[in-house]
Amino acid sequence: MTTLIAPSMLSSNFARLADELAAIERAGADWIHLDVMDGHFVPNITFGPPVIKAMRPYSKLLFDVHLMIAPADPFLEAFAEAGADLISVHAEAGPHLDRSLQAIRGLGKQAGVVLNPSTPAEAIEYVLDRVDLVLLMTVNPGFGGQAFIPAVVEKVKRVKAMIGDRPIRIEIDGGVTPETAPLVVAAGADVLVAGSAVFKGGTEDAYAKNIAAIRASVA
Ligand SMILES: O=C(CO)[C@@H](O)[C@H](O)COP(=O)(O)O
Ligand SMILES: [Co+2]
Repeated sequence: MTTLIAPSMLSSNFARLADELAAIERAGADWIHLDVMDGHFVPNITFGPPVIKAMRPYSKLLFDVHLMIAPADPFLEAFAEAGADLISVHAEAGPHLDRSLQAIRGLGKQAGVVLNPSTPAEAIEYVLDRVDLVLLMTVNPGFGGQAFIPAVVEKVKRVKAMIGDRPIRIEIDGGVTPETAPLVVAAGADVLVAGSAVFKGGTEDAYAKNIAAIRASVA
């Protein structure tokens, strides 16, 4: 599968979200990654369905919504209605992962499952037939701009082997740069989330150069 780049809007200028969305699309983004944090599952708070709904008209790209909230189930419908195309829930966020994934597909959306760096690959063994994407965190979730955790590269290989010939993408999130991207792509990843490495510089030209540098590193 072609490697896709999903800039995380967490590192964009929240006061200019519509402009930032347009700029990142022109700069070459494939997907838009949206980090939803609740101050409970992770030690930070970002935004929820109303903000995603407000952003929706300003981009035609796939909205990849990364839920760092617990519980997630009561809010899935609201995120689907707000315009999420793919909704990912953490395996660590509740006791009924299979139910959450069924609910996402029941809403007509693609379903993703996320693992924190310390969670073993085996945690998703019995839900692989319910997902379109596995998101492996290469930082502890909650903040942008953290350092890539290299131990996760081994987990990417394990998940790739577990997936076999199922049409499931492997997405990596946290500390992705032109230096770390080749490590995870070689291990089997095909979607790269990048926040600080894409939005550094603060202009559309810088975003285009930053995306091109990540793309070139895995070409
Ligand atoms: O989910 C998260 C953080 O919890 C991410 O999506 C970050 O936004 C990635 O930021 P960088 O590590 O690329 O700066
Ligand atoms: Co994320």
